[in-house]
Amino acid sequence: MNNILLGVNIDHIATLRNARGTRYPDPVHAAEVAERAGADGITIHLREDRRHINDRDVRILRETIQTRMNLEMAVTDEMVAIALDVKPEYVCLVPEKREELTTEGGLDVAGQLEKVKAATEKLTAAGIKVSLFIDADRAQIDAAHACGAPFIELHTGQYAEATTEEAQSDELKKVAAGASYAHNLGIKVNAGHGLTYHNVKPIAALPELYELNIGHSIMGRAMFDGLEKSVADMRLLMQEARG
Ligand SMILES: CC(=O)[C@@H](O)[C@H](O)COP(=O)(O)O
Ligand SMILES: NCC(=O)COP(=O)(O)O
Repeated sequence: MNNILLGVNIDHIATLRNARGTRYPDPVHAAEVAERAGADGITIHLREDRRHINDRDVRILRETIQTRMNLEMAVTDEMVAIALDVKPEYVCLVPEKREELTTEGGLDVAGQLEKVKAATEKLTAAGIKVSLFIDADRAQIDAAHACGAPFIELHTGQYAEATTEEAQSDELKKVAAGASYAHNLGIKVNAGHGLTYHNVKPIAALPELYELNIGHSIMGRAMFDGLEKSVADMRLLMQEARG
């Protein structure tokens, strides 16, 4: 299959709304526009501190999203209870530090195997597809496999932040090797974090990748080009990378 899917992360529409405590811009509206432009799914991260997406957004989006909801969340009892109530199509378990500016690394699945496995099993039993947001590291991929997660999302932050061509090429090789290793174990492989119009193509070209989740750069471009065009342009770049 030569197709690659785009999950559009709409968190930062809510960041802008929350900066003034207004009713606009509304992530519910953003999801509808992104889907119209070709998004294959909508990703939202319900942070413990509710700095962007909040409980109201999750509840309404569950009713309005036409494609599928990918709910990113920490592995806590509170979040697992919310997911079991909301029942999104996908949950992506991510690490979370209250003081971080954004997600800084992958979830340490190997270091808390029983906890992540228990959450994965509960969510899976409720019919939710679970993905684990991890670094492209064999020990973490093996641990994700041991948890029974059908999906992983490889963290592309180090690739995105690399400041030299050599460093970026090294990071790309790590993501490629991780994708291939996980694919051979039968895991479906997504990737995301920090991907932009300038760095997305080499990642999108990796044949094992099923979906990319991209948010911040799309919302940034939408300020100038509009959300519909910004989503469509990202989708086009990804598809071009697949030849
Ligand atoms: C889990 C992850 O990769 C993050 O990119 C998240 O989806 C975006 O939310 P923040 O910008 O709050 O980190
Ligand atoms: N999981 C990554 C994601 O949803 C989007 O990350 P970013 O593009 O906002 O950095």
